[in-house]
Amino acid sequence: MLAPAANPINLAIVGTGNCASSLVQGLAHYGEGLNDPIGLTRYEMDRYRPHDIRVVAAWDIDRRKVGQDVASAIFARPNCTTRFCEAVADTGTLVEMGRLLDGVADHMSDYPADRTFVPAELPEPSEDEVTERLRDERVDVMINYLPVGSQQATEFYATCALKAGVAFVNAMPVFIASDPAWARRFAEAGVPVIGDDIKAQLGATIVHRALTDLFRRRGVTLDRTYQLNTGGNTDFLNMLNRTRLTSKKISKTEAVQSVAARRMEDENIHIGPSDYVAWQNDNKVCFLRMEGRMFGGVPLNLELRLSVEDSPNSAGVAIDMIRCAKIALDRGLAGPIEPAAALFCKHPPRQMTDDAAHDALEAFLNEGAKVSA
Ligand SMILES: O=P(O)(O)OC[C@H]1O[C@@H](O)[C@H](O)[C@@H](O)[C@@H]1O
Repeated sequence: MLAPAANPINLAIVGTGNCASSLVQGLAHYGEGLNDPIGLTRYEMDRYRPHDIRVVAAWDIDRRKVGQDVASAIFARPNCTTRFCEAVADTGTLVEMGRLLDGVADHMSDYPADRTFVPAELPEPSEDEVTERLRDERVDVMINYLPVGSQQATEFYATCALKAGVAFVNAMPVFIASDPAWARRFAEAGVPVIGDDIKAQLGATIVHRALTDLFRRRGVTLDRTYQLNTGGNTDFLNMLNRTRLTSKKISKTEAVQSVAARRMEDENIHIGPSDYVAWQNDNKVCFLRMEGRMFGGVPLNLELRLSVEDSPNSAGVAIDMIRCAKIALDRGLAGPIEPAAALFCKHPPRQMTDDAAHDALEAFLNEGAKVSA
C-alpha cells in the first residue's frame, strides 16, 4: 500500500482499459522520491504531484477485471499496452461492476476473447448507487475512459459526477464539456468539467496541428490532407464499427481544421482511424500527408510517419487534466475549464492554437499563485 499523499486527489476511473493502465502505472512510476523529469510537462502543478492522485473508485464491465484490485486489473486482458512500471503496488481499491448501456461494440463477440470484452454478467449499478460511491469515497475527480461511441454510458457517469459534485474529465470523444447544454448543467451545479477527447502528448493530432499551424504561419496554403491511423488495441477494434465513429471523426477533423489558414472542403481533409491490425497491439501508426502551395503558387507536399505506444502517450496529459480539475475545484470554479480543455483536448468548447492554449494555461495556473501569494 502507498504512503499517504501530501495533497491527495481522489480519483474515480470509468473503464480500466489500456489508457487507465498507463495512467495507474504512471502514478506508481512518478511516485514519491522518483522526481523523474522524463515524460512530464511539469512534476508539480500548483502544489500537486503525480503521486498525489489516488485511485479510490473504479468501474469496468469485464469479468477479468471486476473484483480485482485496480493494480492487477490494469494488466488483465484484453489490455495489451506496454508494462513500463513493474512495481505497481495494490491500491486497496477493487474494480466494481459498471453500467453497460452502449459501452461495448456488438461486433466484438466475433473476435477472440483475449482481444475483446468478456461481460462480467453481474448486476449493474443504478445512478444513485454510483453517485453514493462517489460521495462515500470523497472522490474529487472522475476520468472517463469509456470506448469511442459510448454516448449513453458517458452521459450516465457524467450525471453521477454532477449529482455528487465531482469534477469530470472526459478523455473520449462524446461531447460533454463542448456541448452547450451539458456545459450549462455543470456550470449550474457548480462542478468543473474538462473535455472532450484527450490530445496525446506527441500523437497524431498535435503533430498534424503543429504542421498545419506552420503552413499557416509560413504563408503556405494547405489544399488537402489526410491522417491515416492503424493500431491493434481494443480502441481500434471497437472503431471497426463505423456507426460508433461519428463524434470521433468530428473531433479529430475539427482539431486540424481549426488551426488551418482557411477551411478545407470536407472532401479535401480525411482524418480517421483507418484500420485494425491485431499484431500492432497498443502501437499506433499514423501516416500523414499534406499538400499545399507556396510562393508563386508552386506546389509542395509533406509526408510523415509517426509510430507511438498509444496509451502512455495520453497518460501524462491525463495527469495534467486531473490536476487542473482539482485546482478548479479548489478555486470554486464551475463549468468548462477552457485553457485546460484547449491545451489537453481535441474537441474543447473553444479551439485555440496550441501556443495560445499553452499561454492560457500558464496564465490560469499563475492566477492561483497570485491569489495564494
Ligand atoms: O494521437 P491523438 O490523435 O492525439 O489521439 C490520442 C488519443 O485519442 C483518444 O481518442 C484515444 O481513445 C486514445 O487512446 C488516444 O491516446
